[in-house]
Amino acid sequence: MVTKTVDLRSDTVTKPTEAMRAAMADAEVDDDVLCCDPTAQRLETEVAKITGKEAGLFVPSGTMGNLISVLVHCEVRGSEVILGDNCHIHIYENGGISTIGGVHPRTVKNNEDGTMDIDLIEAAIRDPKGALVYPTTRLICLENSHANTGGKCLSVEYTDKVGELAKKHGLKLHIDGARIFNAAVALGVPVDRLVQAADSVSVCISKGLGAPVGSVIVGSESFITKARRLRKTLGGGMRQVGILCAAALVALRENVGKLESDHKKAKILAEGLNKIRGLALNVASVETNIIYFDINEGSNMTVQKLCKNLEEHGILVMPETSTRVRLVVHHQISENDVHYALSCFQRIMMGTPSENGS
Ligand SMILES: Cc1ncc(COP(=O)(O)O)c(C=O)c1O
Ligand SMILES: C[C@@H](O)[C@H](N)C(=O)O
Repeated sequence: MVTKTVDLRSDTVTKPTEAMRAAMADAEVDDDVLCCDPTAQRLETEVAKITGKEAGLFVPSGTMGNLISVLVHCEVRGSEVILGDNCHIHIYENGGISTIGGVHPRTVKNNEDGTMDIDLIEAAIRDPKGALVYPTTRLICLENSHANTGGKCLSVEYTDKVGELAKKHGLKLHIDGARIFNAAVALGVPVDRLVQAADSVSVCISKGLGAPVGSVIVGSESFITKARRLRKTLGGGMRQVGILCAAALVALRENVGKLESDHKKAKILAEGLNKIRGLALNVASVETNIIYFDINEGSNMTVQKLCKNLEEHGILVMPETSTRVRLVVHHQISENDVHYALSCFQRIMMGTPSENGS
């Protein structure tokens, strides 16, 4: 009988807090399509201020935030975007920039730290002299923190260098900032400084910040004007959206300060997992709230068996490949939950002798 659930699948799984629910119930609302929902406006203004951009726009998801941002920057047919081969936009957004936006992706290898080599980015920029035959490069996309490499933080120095490269070639820079607050806290850099070089950022309030729904895209006034129209085209114009934005404002107010603790809990979890025979991970590589570990070759344990056994103990994790599992810590995972999860991992892995019986 499972007495409690420790949900480590993602930081998208958090439930709205009582304060969020109360704010939702009391939210001041209006028709955000006909004019402007006052609570949505407050959220958009707040996130624009935090990120140092002129304006913001609430969108229902990070996927829509990235899609709108890419399509606004690449509004001319034949546009191409340079992005990481292991980034969320390229892997987990159904190819929307192409299937919906007609934008051509040009991938550059993501390094293990989430960056792309700057010389490889520059080499990927199309030569304008080939405009008759080439797509036209118009945008570079970064992702900070970088989820698929384990929540790695892109430094402000690196981001500024990519921004300089973009400017040198007359390109725009978009940052998928689904977890930009995690990166800012881990780096000890204010968010506005970290994204200073970006023309647009998509900021998820529904990830580590724990809001039930939503992201905010930020950029120049003219960018946001175009983004608002495209959001309506995509069906993302919502009426009394202040109900959702009220919860997001609570998340911003209450949960940014908890991110450092999330990172510490992730480190404790990683250190504990690293002591369990049959599991392999690099503790030093855990910079924020995301952990990837592998099951050692030679272990009789499989990802499928491990995930099933963990679920029977109330521990939910995300299988990634036949050998790899992802864990994501968030503000609704306590340190006790971390220790309980570790005890379950230990019990399950100890119960499985390796092939050579060692
Ligand atoms: C790095 C990154 N970008 C964008 C998204 C998309 O956000 P959403 O799930 O709200 O569409 C996610 C996942 O949730 C993500 O991890
Ligand atoms: C799976 C992915 O789309 C989601 N962004 C997550 O990190 O959980």
